[in-house]
Amino acid sequence: GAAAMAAAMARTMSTAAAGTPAVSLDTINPKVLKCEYAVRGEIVTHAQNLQQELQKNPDSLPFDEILYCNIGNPQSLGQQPVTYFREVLSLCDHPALLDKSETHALYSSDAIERAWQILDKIPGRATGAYSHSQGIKGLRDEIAAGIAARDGFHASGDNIFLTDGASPAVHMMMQLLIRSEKDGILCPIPQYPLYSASIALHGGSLVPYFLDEETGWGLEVDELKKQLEEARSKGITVRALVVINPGNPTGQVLAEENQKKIVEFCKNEGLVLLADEVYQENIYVEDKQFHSFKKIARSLGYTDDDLPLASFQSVSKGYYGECGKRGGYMEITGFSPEVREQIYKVASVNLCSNVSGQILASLVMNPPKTGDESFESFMVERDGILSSLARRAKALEEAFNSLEGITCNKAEGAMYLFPRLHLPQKAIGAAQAAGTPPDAYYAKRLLEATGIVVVPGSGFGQVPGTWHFRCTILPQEDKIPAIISRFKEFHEKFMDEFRD
Ligand SMILES: Cc1ncc(COP(=O)(O)O)c(CN[C@@H]2CONC2=O)c1O
Repeated sequence: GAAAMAAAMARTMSTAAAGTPAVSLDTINPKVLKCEYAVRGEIVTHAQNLQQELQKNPDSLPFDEILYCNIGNPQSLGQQPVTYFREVLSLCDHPALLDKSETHALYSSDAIERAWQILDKIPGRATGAYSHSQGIKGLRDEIAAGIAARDGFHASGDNIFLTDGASPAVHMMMQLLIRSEKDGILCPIPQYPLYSASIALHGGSLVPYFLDEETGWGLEVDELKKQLEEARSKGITVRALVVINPGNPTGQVLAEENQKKIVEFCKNEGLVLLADEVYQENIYVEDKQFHSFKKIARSLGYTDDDLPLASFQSVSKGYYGECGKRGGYMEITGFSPEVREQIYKVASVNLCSNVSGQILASLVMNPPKTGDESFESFMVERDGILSSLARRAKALEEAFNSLEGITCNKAEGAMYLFPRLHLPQKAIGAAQAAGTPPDAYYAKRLLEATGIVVVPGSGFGQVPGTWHFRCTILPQEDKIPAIISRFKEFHEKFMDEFRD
């Protein structure tokens, strides 16, 4: 009661008065301390420091700009937003524009029409109001229609939760499933460190399954089973399986047959399937295409009652790359109504996701169609971006593979390459002497010599004793040759310095 509160306040005051800080590293939540997110980790901080140095005196370093290849953030590297999406978003943000005659000279007629359709789904056309905690119903129905058109199977707007990017949706599912460190989540190694970070923040256990680099980062069900049984033998209750398809950082696109085995595995082992599909529109090879796990499950005859599945999508990737707009969703199927009610309750604590992101998610899942006035120009922008990404992926992959001591699997999809470093023993020794993992040592040396920022493989996890780094394929295409030549020059000097 009040007395206890007053006593606690008094104690806090006295602590502060005594000069010991009220909050210090040993008095914050240890789960926060345990959490790590290498995509914006220490190599990036070092790069930012170097950038400040460059600003102060431009000739201080052997390069004139920092090239951030650490994060899948296309528009920070010059990629342009899709015109149609921005037309509709801007009209929805300022509906008064729709009443002005000049607008028709500035905007395509189908963007104006689409903006009206969207505003008519929002009570009072109030894009500045809180929405339903799952997101605006009309937009969720639009997204469900887009999912159904993509997969050929029914989807319901009631199963959609619109979120500020896919990240909060992943946190929500970890929060739902993890009761203690005795609960485990099967995650790919290498993995996108949102997963290890979220599991740590929620006090669960990461149960690793290793992707097979020798088979193009293959996901073998035998490996899943082995890791599952090992975890269970340690008293871990494995709750869910995370699959990232296309893969980050590894860029593989799963074969349909493999996906069927994964769904059967989850069904047989009673696991929730967490399907991270944010790169579903980033496919660069002819012999693969994206199949959602929802489609795979339905094509195997599993219905809404058979398999708990959460599918994550985002507006941050694809050809749209609208990372800063914070749009995305999770489609949850196969959960009981009362469990879904609990997920809704947690979503309601944050009230709702931002409405612009909601609108954008509905546009991404229902882009212009043939016959729409914007269709041709939209397709030119879309195909231009995707074909350029494919060329950049191939150019960087070939460059890495051309170098002594580097092997690199093809980026079939997503936005990254994850080359393997076959480092000489002398380089390993130098890294140990510097007190850093060999791949982090290499990344730091690369940054200091070239200004190129990559993330060490240790930030994603890797088979012990192997070393990698992750490099995005995102610098604008005309910069790629310079990056390749700068990288080659550094790498050849590095190998000369440390060759055994
Ligand atoms: C596999 C995967 N899932 C989810 C997310 C979260 O995206 P949003 O919250 O923006 O929807 C990312 C972001 N990619 C990170 C960010 O940039 N580089 C990365 O590896 C991702 O790569």
